[in-house]
Amino acid sequence: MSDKQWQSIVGFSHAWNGIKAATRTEGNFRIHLITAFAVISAGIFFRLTVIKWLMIIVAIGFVLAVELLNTAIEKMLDYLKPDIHPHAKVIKDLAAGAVLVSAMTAAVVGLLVFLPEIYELV
Ligand SMILES: Nc1ncnc2c1ncn2[C@@H]1O[C@H](COP(=O)(O)OP(=O)(O)OP(=O)(O)O)[C@@H](O)[C@H]1O
Repeated sequence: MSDKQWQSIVGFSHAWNGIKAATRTEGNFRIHLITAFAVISAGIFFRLTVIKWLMIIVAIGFVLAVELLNTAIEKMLDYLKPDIHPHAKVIKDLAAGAVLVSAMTAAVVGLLVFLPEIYELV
């Protein structure tokens, strides 16, 4: 195995460690994971089309990635600036705002995908 391939595997294992750490310690990340699991189960139940699966998968990935970045920003600030500071507040509030925007976007996608399916069922 070449050095480059080995570095890719090591890099992937570091990334996987990050996801495991977030799952272990971050309640919000766990809630997003459980929601993603519920949405995927609903997708299987409703036998979604490929386009609808694409919308759902992109929305889920978007929320999880933004939540991971928000967690990284929070941890970095707690490490670099553990004391209370107005700049720290603005930075954390902005990162939390990004999570809210991603979650609201995903909620709209979820409604657009599942409302017609539910409508057809009843
Ligand atoms: N060092 C700080 N200085 C000023 N305000 C802060 C500071 N740390 C946090 N805050 C304020 O408290 C809010 C919550 O911060 P916190 O770090 O607890 O994140 P959280 O959203 O509760 O996430 P988690 O539950 O994952 O820790 C921030 O959005 C910010 O308004």
